[in-house]
Amino acid sequence: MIHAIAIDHLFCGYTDQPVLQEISFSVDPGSFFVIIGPNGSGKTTLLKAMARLLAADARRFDILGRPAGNYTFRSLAQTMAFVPQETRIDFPLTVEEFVLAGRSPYQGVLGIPDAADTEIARQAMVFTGIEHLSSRKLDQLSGGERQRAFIAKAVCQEPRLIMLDEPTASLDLAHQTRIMDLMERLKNEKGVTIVMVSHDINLAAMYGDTLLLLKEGRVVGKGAPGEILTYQVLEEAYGCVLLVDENPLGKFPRVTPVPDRLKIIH
Ligand SMILES: Nc1ncnc2c1ncn2[C@@H]1O[C@H](COP(=O)(O)OP(=O)(O)OP(=O)(O)O)[C@@H](O)[C@H]1O
Repeated sequence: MIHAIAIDHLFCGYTDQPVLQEISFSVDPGSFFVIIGPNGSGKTTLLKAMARLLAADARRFDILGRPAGNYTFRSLAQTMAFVPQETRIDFPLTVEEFVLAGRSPYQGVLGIPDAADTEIARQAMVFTGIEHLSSRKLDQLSGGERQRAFIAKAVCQEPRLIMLDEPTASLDLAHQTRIMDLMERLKNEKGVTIVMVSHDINLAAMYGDTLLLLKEGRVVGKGAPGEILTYQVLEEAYGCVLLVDENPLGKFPRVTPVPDRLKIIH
């Protein structure tokens, strides 16, 4: 099987600070892969390294079976889309113009979209439920609407992988599940590999095929939600008391942090 991503012994950090140490794992193609871990454990750094937005050293780093370094900027953009955590934007673009920019990796030097590009952008806006906002300026949208515009641009890019950094962080409950459902549909209907950083362990449990748990820049667990989301693993990683039981919605774990006043003292 050709992995969507295969990484062996990856190191990455910032000029004054090494962050990721000896990271090795692979991502199955067409899977929903969620990176979890405490604050500062290196999740965003890893996602950016995987998207080649940060330089990293590795014995091996392949994207869809090709060394990551062999991709040109253009071929990488045709393969992988990145949805950042911060979606504030100062350009006075309309939603449609912004989403259409997702076609730029396929356009000629003049970057002029044709009718097919415009149709793909329209479909991406329909898919993410923002078609009615197409002529609105991006900087006049709510956080949740802007988040969906960024996802529509990523969809418009027609990538094989979508990388998202905490896409549900500032969304209400309805929009959280909506974004997760959209990603699941992309996976199921188009075989897109979804790689997501999330703090929401319960969403990760319900949607993730595989979870990667980071702590202090190292991988401390990788597996199905039922393997990673045990109280032993989570209490060790997060250093707090948690209740883990089965979600009444299905056979996946549910994690509840325990307030001090409800802790049983032995
Ligand atoms: N641009 C930067 N320059 C220097 N250090 C950075 C930079 N960005 C992040 N760091 C540091 O790298 C470490 C990992 O940060 P990162 O953002 O990858 O963690 P994270 O797991 O995504 O955290 P959080 O859950 O809080 O978003 C932290 O110690 C952080 O302070």
